Amino acid sequence: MFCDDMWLRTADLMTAIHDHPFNVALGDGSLDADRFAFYIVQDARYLEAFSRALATASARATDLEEAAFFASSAHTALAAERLLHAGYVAELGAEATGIATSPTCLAYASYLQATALAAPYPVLVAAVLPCFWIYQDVGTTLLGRAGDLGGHPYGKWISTYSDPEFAASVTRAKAIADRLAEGAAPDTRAAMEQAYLTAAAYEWMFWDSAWRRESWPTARWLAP
Ligand SMILES: Cc1ncc(CO)c(N)n1
Repeated sequence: MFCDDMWLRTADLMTAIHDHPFNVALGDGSLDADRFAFYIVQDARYLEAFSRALATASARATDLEEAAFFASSAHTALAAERLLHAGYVAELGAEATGIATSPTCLAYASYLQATALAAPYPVLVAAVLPCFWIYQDVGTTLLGRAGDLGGHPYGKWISTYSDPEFAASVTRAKAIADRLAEGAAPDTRAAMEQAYLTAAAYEWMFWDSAWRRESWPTARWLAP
Protein backbone atom coordinates (compact mmCIF):
# COMPACT_ATOMS: atom_id res chain seq x y z
CA MET A 1 0.00 0.00 0.00
CA PHE A 2 1.21 3.45 -0.93
CA CYS A 3 0.63 5.07 2.47
CA ASP A 4 2.22 2.26 4.48
CA ASP A 5 5.24 2.35 2.15
CA MET A 6 5.60 6.10 2.51
CA TRP A 7 5.27 5.94 6.31
CA LEU A 8 8.11 3.39 6.47
CA ARG A 9 10.30 5.41 4.11
CA THR A 10 9.84 8.55 6.19
CA ALA A 11 10.34 6.90 9.62
CA ASP A 12 13.66 8.67 10.27
CA LEU A 13 12.28 11.98 9.02
CA MET A 14 9.25 11.64 11.32
CA THR A 15 11.53 11.04 14.29
CA ALA A 16 13.48 14.16 13.32
CA ILE A 17 10.21 16.14 13.08
CA HIS A 18 9.03 14.98 16.52
CA ASP A 19 12.43 15.69 18.05
CA HIS A 20 12.96 19.03 16.33
CA PRO A 21 13.58 21.71 18.98
CA PHE A 22 10.69 23.77 17.53
CA ASN A 23 8.18 20.97 18.11
CA VAL A 24 9.62 19.96 21.48
CA ALA A 25 9.25 23.57 22.66
CA LEU A 26 5.80 23.93 21.02
CA GLY A 27 4.66 20.86 22.95
CA ASP A 28 5.99 21.86 26.35
CA GLY A 29 4.91 25.49 25.90
CA SER A 30 8.44 26.90 26.21
CA LEU A 31 8.65 28.07 22.57
CA ASP A 32 9.55 31.75 22.51
CA ALA A 33 6.91 34.13 21.17
CA ASP A 34 9.17 35.46 18.37
CA ARG A 35 9.69 32.06 16.84
CA PHE A 36 6.00 31.20 17.12
CA ALA A 37 5.08 34.56 15.55
CA PHE A 38 7.45 33.91 12.66
CA TYR A 39 5.96 30.43 12.18
CA ILE A 40 2.34 31.52 12.33
CA VAL A 41 2.84 34.35 9.82
CA GLN A 42 4.57 31.97 7.38
CA ASP A 43 1.91 29.34 7.97
CA ALA A 44 -0.96 31.74 7.23
CA ARG A 45 0.68 32.43 3.85
CA TYR A 46 1.34 28.72 3.29
CA LEU A 47 -2.29 27.81 4.08
CA GLU A 48 -3.58 30.11 1.35
CA ALA A 49 -1.46 28.24 -1.23
CA PHE A 50 -2.40 24.87 0.29
CA SER A 51 -6.09 25.76 0.07
CA ARG A 52 -5.73 26.76 -3.59
CA ALA A 53 -3.94 23.45 -4.33
CA LEU A 54 -6.82 21.57 -2.65
CA ALA A 55 -9.40 23.53 -4.65
CA THR A 56 -7.49 22.58 -7.81
CA ALA A 57 -7.48 18.92 -6.69
CA SER A 58 -11.25 19.19 -6.32
CA ALA A 59 -11.59 20.62 -9.82
CA ARG A 60 -9.37 17.90 -11.29
CA ALA A 61 -10.80 14.90 -9.41
CA THR A 62 -12.67 12.46 -11.63
CA ASP A 63 -14.53 10.91 -8.71
CA LEU A 64 -17.27 13.14 -7.28
CA GLU A 65 -16.75 11.97 -3.69
CA GLU A 66 -13.09 12.97 -3.99
CA ALA A 67 -14.07 16.30 -5.55
CA ALA A 68 -16.34 16.95 -2.56
CA PHE A 69 -13.64 15.94 -0.07
CA PHE A 70 -11.03 18.26 -1.57
CA ALA A 71 -13.48 21.16 -1.89
CA SER A 72 -14.37 20.77 1.77
CA SER A 73 -10.68 20.50 2.74
CA ALA A 74 -9.91 23.66 0.75
CA HIS A 75 -12.57 25.43 2.76
CA THR A 76 -11.29 24.01 6.06
CA ALA A 77 -7.73 25.14 5.30
CA LEU A 78 -8.92 28.69 4.68
CA ALA A 79 -11.15 28.57 7.75
CA ALA A 80 -8.10 27.45 9.79
CA GLU A 81 -6.14 30.31 8.31
CA ARG A 82 -8.85 32.76 9.38
CA LEU A 83 -9.55 31.35 12.83
CA LEU A 84 -6.26 30.07 14.17
CA HIS A 85 -3.96 32.33 12.27
CA ALA A 86 -5.96 35.53 12.13
CA GLY A 87 -6.40 35.10 15.91
CA TYR A 88 -2.71 34.68 16.65
CA VAL A 89 -1.61 37.13 13.93
CA ALA A 90 -4.07 39.77 15.20
CA GLU A 91 -2.56 39.42 18.68
CA LEU A 92 0.84 40.10 17.13
CA GLY A 93 -0.50 43.22 15.39
CA ALA A 94 1.82 45.33 13.28
CA GLU A 95 4.77 43.08 14.13
CA ALA A 96 3.40 40.44 11.74
CA THR A 97 3.24 42.63 8.64
CA GLY A 98 6.98 43.28 8.67
CA ILE A 99 7.91 39.59 8.41
CA ALA A 100 9.02 38.64 4.87
CA THR A 101 7.80 35.36 3.39
CA SER A 102 10.72 32.98 3.98
CA PRO A 103 12.53 31.12 1.17
CA THR A 104 11.24 27.79 2.53
CA CYS A 105 7.64 28.99 2.79
CA LEU A 106 7.77 30.34 -0.75
CA ALA A 107 9.41 27.14 -2.04
CA TYR A 108 6.83 24.86 -0.42
CA ALA A 109 3.87 27.03 -1.47
CA SER A 110 5.24 27.31 -5.03
CA TYR A 111 5.86 23.56 -5.20
CA LEU A 112 2.25 22.81 -4.24
CA GLN A 113 0.87 25.32 -6.74
CA ALA A 114 3.09 24.04 -9.58
CA THR A 115 2.09 20.44 -8.78
CA ALA A 116 -1.57 21.45 -8.67
CA LEU A 117 -1.36 22.91 -12.15
CA ALA A 118 1.15 20.71 -13.97
CA ALA A 119 1.29 17.22 -12.41
CA PRO A 120 -1.17 14.34 -12.91
CA TYR A 121 -4.03 14.31 -10.37
CA PRO A 122 -2.65 11.28 -8.38
CA VAL A 123 0.68 13.10 -7.98
CA LEU A 124 -1.11 16.19 -6.67
CA VAL A 125 -2.94 14.01 -4.13
CA ALA A 126 0.41 12.51 -3.00
CA ALA A 127 1.88 16.01 -2.65
CA VAL A 128 -0.89 17.27 -0.35
CA LEU A 129 -1.05 14.09 1.76
CA PRO A 130 1.91 14.93 4.09
CA CYS A 131 0.25 18.28 4.88
CA PHE A 132 -2.64 16.35 6.38
CA TRP A 133 -0.94 13.30 7.81
CA ILE A 134 2.21 14.81 9.32
CA TYR A 135 0.28 17.61 11.05
CA GLN A 136 -2.18 15.16 12.54
CA ASP A 137 0.70 12.97 13.72
CA VAL A 138 2.51 15.93 15.26
CA GLY A 139 -0.71 17.34 16.77
CA THR A 140 -1.58 14.09 18.54
CA THR A 141 2.03 13.53 19.66
CA LEU A 142 2.18 17.04 21.17
CA LEU A 143 -1.20 16.52 22.85
CA GLY A 144 0.17 13.32 24.39
CA ARG A 145 3.26 15.14 25.61
CA ALA A 146 1.33 18.15 26.95
CA GLY A 147 -1.40 16.08 28.60
CA ASP A 148 -3.73 18.83 29.69
CA LEU A 149 -4.04 21.82 27.33
CA GLY A 150 -5.61 24.13 29.94
CA GLY A 151 -3.42 27.23 30.20
CA HIS A 152 -1.08 25.93 27.49
CA PRO A 153 0.15 28.92 25.43
CA TYR A 154 -0.15 26.94 22.19
CA GLY A 155 -3.18 24.86 23.18
CA LYS A 156 -5.32 26.20 20.32
CA TRP A 157 -2.75 25.07 17.77
CA ILE A 158 -2.36 21.62 19.35
CA SER A 159 -6.10 21.00 19.66
CA THR A 160 -6.71 22.02 16.02
CA TYR A 161 -4.40 19.31 14.71
CA SER A 162 -5.19 16.62 17.30
CA ASP A 163 -8.95 17.01 16.68
CA PRO A 164 -10.78 13.76 15.72
CA GLU A 165 -12.42 15.58 12.80
CA PHE A 166 -8.98 16.38 11.38
CA ALA A 167 -8.00 12.72 11.92
CA ALA A 168 -11.06 11.66 9.87
CA SER A 169 -9.92 13.87 6.98
CA VAL A 170 -6.46 12.29 7.16
CA THR A 171 -8.01 8.81 6.92
CA ARG A 172 -9.96 9.93 3.85
CA ALA A 173 -6.92 11.54 2.17
CA LYS A 174 -4.89 8.35 2.76
CA ALA A 175 -7.64 6.16 1.28
CA ILE A 176 -7.76 8.35 -1.84
CA ALA A 177 -3.96 8.19 -2.25
CA ASP A 178 -3.97 4.40 -1.80
CA ARG A 179 -6.77 3.98 -4.35
CA LEU A 180 -4.97 6.16 -6.92
CA ALA A 181 -1.60 4.45 -6.37
CA GLU A 182 -3.25 1.06 -6.82
CA GLY A 183 -4.45 1.95 -10.30
CA ALA A 184 -1.44 4.05 -11.33
CA ALA A 185 1.08 3.21 -14.07
CA PRO A 186 4.61 2.61 -12.66
CA ASP A 187 5.90 6.04 -13.70
CA THR A 188 2.91 7.80 -12.10
CA ARG A 189 3.32 5.71 -8.95
CA ALA A 190 7.04 6.69 -8.84
CA ALA A 191 6.08 10.37 -9.27
CA MET A 192 3.55 9.99 -6.43
CA GLU A 193 6.31 8.66 -4.16
CA GLN A 194 8.62 11.52 -5.09
CA ALA A 195 5.84 14.05 -4.47
CA TYR A 196 5.09 12.60 -1.03
CA LEU A 197 8.79 12.61 -0.07
CA THR A 198 9.29 16.17 -1.36
CA ALA A 199 6.32 17.53 0.59
CA ALA A 200 7.39 15.59 3.72
CA ALA A 201 10.88 17.10 3.44
CA TYR A 202 9.33 20.56 3.15
CA GLU A 203 7.35 19.90 6.36
CA TRP A 204 10.59 19.39 8.31
CA MET A 205 12.15 22.39 6.58
CA PHE A 206 9.13 24.56 7.44
CA TRP A 207 9.56 23.99 11.19
CA ASP A 208 13.32 24.28 10.93
CA SER A 209 13.07 27.55 9.01
CA ALA A 210 10.77 28.95 11.73
CA TRP A 211 13.23 27.83 14.41
CA ARG A 212 16.04 29.65 12.57
CA ARG A 213 13.75 32.53 11.60
CA GLU A 214 15.04 32.02 8.09
CA SER A 215 15.72 35.13 6.04
CA TRP A 216 16.81 35.80 2.47
CA PRO A 217 20.61 35.88 2.04
CA THR A 218 19.97 38.90 -0.20
CA ALA A 219 18.03 40.83 2.50
CA ARG A 220 20.92 43.24 3.03
CA TRP A 221 20.58 44.49 -0.55
CA LEU A 222 16.88 44.04 -1.13
CA ALA A 223 14.41 45.19 1.49
CA PRO A 224 11.45 42.75 1.49
C1 LIG B 1 3.36 23.88 6.70
C2 LIG B 1 2.03 23.30 7.03
N1 LIG B 1 1.74 22.05 6.61
C3 LIG B 1 0.54 21.50 6.90
C4 LIG B 1 -0.41 22.21 7.63
C5 LIG B 1 -1.72 21.58 8.01
O1 LIG B 1 -2.70 21.89 7.15
C6 LIG B 1 -0.08 23.51 8.03
N2 LIG B 1 -0.95 24.26 8.74
N3 LIG B 1 1.14 24.02 7.73
